[in-house]
Amino acid sequence: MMHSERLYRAVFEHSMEAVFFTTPEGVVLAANPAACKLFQRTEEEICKVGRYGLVDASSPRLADFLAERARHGRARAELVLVRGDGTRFFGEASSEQFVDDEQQVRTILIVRDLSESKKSEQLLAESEAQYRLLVAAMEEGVTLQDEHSAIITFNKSAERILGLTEDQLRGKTSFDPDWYPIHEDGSPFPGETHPVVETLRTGLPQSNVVMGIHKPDGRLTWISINVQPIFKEGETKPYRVVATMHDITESKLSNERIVRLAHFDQLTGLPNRTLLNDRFRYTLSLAQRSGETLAVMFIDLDNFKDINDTLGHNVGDQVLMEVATRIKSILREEDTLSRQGGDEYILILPNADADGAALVASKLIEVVAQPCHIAPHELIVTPSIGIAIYPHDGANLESLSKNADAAMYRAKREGRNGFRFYTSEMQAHSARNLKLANMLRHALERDELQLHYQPQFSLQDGRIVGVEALLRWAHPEMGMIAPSEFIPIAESTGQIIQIGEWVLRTAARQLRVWFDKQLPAMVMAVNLSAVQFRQKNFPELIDRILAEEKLPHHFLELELTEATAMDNPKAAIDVMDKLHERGIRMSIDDFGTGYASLSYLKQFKVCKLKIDQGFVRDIIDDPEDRAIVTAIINMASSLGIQTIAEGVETASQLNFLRLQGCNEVQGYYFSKPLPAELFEAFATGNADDKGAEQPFGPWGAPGRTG
Ligand SMILES: Nc1nc2c(ncn2[C@@H]2O[C@H](COP(=O)(O)O[C@H]3[C@@H](O)[C@H](n4cnc5c(=O)[nH]c(N)nc54)O[C@@H]3COP(=O)(O)O)[C@@H](O)[C@H]2O)c(=O)[nH]1
Repeated sequence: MMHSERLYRAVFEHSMEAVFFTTPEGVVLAANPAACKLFQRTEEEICKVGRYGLVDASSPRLADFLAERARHGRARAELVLVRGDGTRFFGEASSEQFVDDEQQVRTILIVRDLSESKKSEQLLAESEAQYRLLVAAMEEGVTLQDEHSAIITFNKSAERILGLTEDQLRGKTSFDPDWYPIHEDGSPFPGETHPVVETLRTGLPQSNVVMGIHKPDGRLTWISINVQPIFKEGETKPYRVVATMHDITESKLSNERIVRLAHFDQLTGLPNRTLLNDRFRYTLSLAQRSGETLAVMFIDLDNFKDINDTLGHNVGDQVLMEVATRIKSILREEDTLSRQGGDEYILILPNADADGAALVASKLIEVVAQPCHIAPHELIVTPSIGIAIYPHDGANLESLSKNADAAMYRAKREGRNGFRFYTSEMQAHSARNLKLANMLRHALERDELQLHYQPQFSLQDGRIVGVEALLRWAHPEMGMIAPSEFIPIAESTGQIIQIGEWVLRTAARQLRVWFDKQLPAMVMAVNLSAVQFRQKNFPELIDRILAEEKLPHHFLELELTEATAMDNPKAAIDVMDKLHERGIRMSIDDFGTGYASLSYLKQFKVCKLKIDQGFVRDIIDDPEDRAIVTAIINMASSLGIQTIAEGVETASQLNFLRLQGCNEVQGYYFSKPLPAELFEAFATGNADDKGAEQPFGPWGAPGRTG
């Protein structure tokens, strides 16, 4: 017993906590050294003042503390305590009643000093309050967002910038589609690339990300956002992020205004010289990379000075604006029209050659020359245009625009309201093209077009199995004009639609005539231009033509070039499917010159590949051509597609093709393309060269026709 009493006393004396023994009435019987130190009193003083001298009577929790101890014999509470010098401090008091050896109720009271932790709590609360004030006073919007990007808290500026009320903002995530966020170029800003989401995903801060968001009233606001991750200790994935944002709408708009002033003509809104230079540099880099040409046009209005002098600058300005609008209306998006000042415009046409530029210039003259209504006047304004083509006429904008300017002066000298090229060859070429385009308009009605027919032979039995219809233009003054010259013109002017229909109808009618005359059954092959192939309701047109001539669909074969089929392969497959359903045969012309892939070939549903004559020509001397032709034949055969070689001119070419397993042949070796009546004679064996030394099949004699 003695031993345990000594033990308790030692614990009491050396405890770090302040320990008191008291009576239930509050008389202190003993206080340990830690208690004396804490309360800065001697044990006698403590015993003298008693519990009520140690506890501030106004402690908010005191009454509860005493009541609880009375009820349960124990209690714990934070109380305000009083030191010997009268200063107050916070302490946690734990008190427990017990009965001593003399059957007296006693209380043990242990007090823990809370002044340090209270001080840090207070400091924390103060600093939090200061931060709150700071964040609230910030011009920048601030949001605190959780790991799902839901907004937990935010300041007033965030509400103002985002245009949302407190209720609307709380809990909203960065994924919310109502923001309709966009990039600076106007493209959508998907939620998963939002900087807040990026930071949550990667743990990396994001700086100055610009995005446009739509306020609930539909207004677009531009903001710049920074995002900082917040991590829990020891974790690498953020559990919160702080996003700060500021509204840059005003500065963005004024920047845009400055950029506009620096890059655009104030009157017409067209790019000025500075922007033209930029656009030219870009266009030139594309042209250099792809090896394509580009055109630069210098456009000047004829007699514009007279309008200004007689009707005033106001009318002149309106004319300049109207001309700009009209020119723009015929351009593609990638073209750049700029105003150089006065009545001069410069136009850049990417990827345009002389023919393309001439076409645009003709359209431009037509559109500008329409009467211009500027009340109360009706004015006719005409342009003079000079054209220079990269790379022939210059390698930079300065030389090209200078040369286009010189060409424009020639257009002025030679009567105005027209266009001229800088180089004489191009000028001559363009003048001839223009003349042909005009004459071609009347070629059909004046009966100047004809079809010639070239036989196609099976290499299995030497028989004529097909005939290709080839267009010819016999002009009364200009003589025979090659299809390779006039078909591209007909294509670019759109006349090929009308001409192509005439070819299809004439070829079908001719085949009907030959069938009626009991000529052997042959398939009629007709060449198609891309424009025709893309024509709406083309399969229905074919239906009508074949019905008119009472010809079954499988007697018609349409030849498409590889380039036409590959221009828009998906659309081509669509049309080909429709034609295939009807039983119309299709072949790929000039095969090997384009880039049709095997997978497309299968989908194209073609029955035949026509090996380009460029490969056939040197088949004997050029091992590469031989290898290509062999590869085409083998590949086609493994895909179940027939092959026909065009441009066969010699017996050695023919033998090689036969040995490789080519199915059909066509070329001058058998016959040149012939007018209908000569073909008929050839096909029925009545040709003049009947009885030649090396007959090829029952109708033809190689090398003797045409
Ligand atoms: N869209 C349309 N295109 C057509 C039409 N008619 C013709 N064309 C295309 O014009 C290009 C030139 O045609 P053409 O001058 O008629 O030349 C063809 C043959 O005459 C010629 N050929 C035939 N055999 C030989 C030969 O042994 N040697 C040789 N040097 N030339 C030969 O080759 C041309 C064959 O054309 P194709 O079979 O179509 O490849 C030409 O691209 C025609 O397609 C039309 O109505 N519409």
